[in-house]
Amino acid sequence: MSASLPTNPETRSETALSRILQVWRPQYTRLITGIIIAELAVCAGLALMGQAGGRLAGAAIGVGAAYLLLRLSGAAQIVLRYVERLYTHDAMFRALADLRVWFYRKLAGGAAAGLGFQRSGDLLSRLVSDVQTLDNLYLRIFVPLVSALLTFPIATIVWMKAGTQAGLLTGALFAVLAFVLPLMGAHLSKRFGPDILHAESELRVAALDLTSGLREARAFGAEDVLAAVVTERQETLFKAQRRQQTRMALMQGFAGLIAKGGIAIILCAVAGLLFPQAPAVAGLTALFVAITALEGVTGLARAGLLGGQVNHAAQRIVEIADKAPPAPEGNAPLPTGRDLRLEKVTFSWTPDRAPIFHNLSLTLRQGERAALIGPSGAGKSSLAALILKAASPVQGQILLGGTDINTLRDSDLRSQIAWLSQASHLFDDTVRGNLLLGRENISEEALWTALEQARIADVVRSLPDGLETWIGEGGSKLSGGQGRRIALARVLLSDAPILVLDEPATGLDADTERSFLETLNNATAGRSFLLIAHRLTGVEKLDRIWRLEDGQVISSAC
Ligand SMILES: Nc1ncnc2c1ncn2[C@@H]1O[C@H](COP(=O)(O)OP(=O)(O)OP(=O)(O)O)[C@@H](O)[C@H]1O
Repeated sequence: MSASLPTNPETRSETALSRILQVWRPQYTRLITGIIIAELAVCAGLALMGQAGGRLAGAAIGVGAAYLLLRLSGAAQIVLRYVERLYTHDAMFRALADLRVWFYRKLAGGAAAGLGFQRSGDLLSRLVSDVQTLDNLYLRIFVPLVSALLTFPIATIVWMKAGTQAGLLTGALFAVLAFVLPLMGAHLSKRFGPDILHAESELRVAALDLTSGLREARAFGAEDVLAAVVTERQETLFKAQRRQQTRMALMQGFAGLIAKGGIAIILCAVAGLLFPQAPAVAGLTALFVAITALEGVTGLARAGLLGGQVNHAAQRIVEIADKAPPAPEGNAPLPTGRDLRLEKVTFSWTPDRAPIFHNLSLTLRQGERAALIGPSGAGKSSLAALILKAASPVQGQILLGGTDINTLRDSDLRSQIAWLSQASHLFDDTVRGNLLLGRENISEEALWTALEQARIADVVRSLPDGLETWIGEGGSKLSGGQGRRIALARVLLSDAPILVLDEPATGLDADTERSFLETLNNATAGRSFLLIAHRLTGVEKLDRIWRLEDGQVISSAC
């Protein structure tokens, strides 16, 4: 199933980076402090080199004082560099953690409601690699760039003291190194920057497909074919990485040459070659400052080449996070009534597909038990998705207790309707963890009651660690039917007054299905429930049966 969700109009490529910066806002103090420490380290470095140059020229004001200053600035530089690395990386990790949480929340809140609209390997890539790529923005671009901005005027003044011409020329080379080359790199990388992220994502998609489909691959002897796809995508990624590394090496080499050129100019001024001879102290000070300042910014040219990748990573993250939720959210108070009504609803998943429902109206009254049956593809699960606001009607409205569900808070709606979807997910956790899903206020007794109702209590008791047994990724250590019943128990634990159960008996043998449906009659006493099924067994106690056919319901009271 795939549905393309609308993207918010404000999601434009040029705003992606500013959106990321907004998410980092809570970390601004840390990020700015990191930059300040980096600046102090730069100043200490420049002072150290200046002192060293002066001392070498034997022009110390007083040997003891000069020596002390030299030692102080040397020690300060080492300590500040260390603190800067520690602090900026810590600030960045915090900012990345915030970004991951923000991305996940957005995904869970809106985009994920599109029910499998996105490939999971690609999502994983965005959540892991793309977010990680953004550390370059601060650590390899922002911090060094701000340091370069501070160094530029100070160093140029020092160089000009060694001679105006030589000073200006070295200053110009510094500007090329620190600003022009990185800009050129960023411009260049606009074209190839996205390649690596795209290739990484494609590789993840293929690798995930291969590992999650191992059983099918083996059963159909398709291991080689699937492995070949992974190998091919891996090769594409290697090629993109090789291209980028080659460009980076070239850029680094070129930047290195320019830096050496700047040092050579000052050396010439010190020696009185090509330029008027510099005074000894000013010349040697300028030389030492040139060595530290020019070498310090050679990395920026390389970082510029990451610009395209960073920008593309930001776009990929914001693009998904900004997918508009399928339906708006309001903050109207929860109504007291619990009648659920679809009023003249017309719906299709995508505009290019024919509507699944036309003007469909039905009401599930408070406390009523209804079944929605119909052939495969008739739209039963789609109707559940509409009720849960995982999709939105093209026309018509859905009312809870007479209030349009679009005007309610999503959390309020979810507290009223519990849903067992056709493909409920089990987490790589214990039975207990899967049942509770973070809820804490559920007693041991309630857990076992739900397990009994879902006809799975005996199985859980027989597991080596009972409720504490780890059930593996997607419940892989359980049979399909057992996993389904654990998911069902999880839904029954909810105290929502309305239950939507989509094919709850899938994977159960005929006897278990019958006894489960019989228990369901008691387990749901006092609540409304909508049972979605292909057929009925006859043991269900229902007030109403709806048959969905050709986008219309044919209703029959029981
Ligand atoms: N997320 C989606 N994106 C696009 N189309 C979808 C999506 N979900 C369902 N569809 C399409 O909507 C139609 C109805 O599907 P739905 O899953 O609601 O049927 P169903 O009655 O529940 O079928 P089954 O009994 O086989 O589960 C199908 O043609 C399906 O391809």
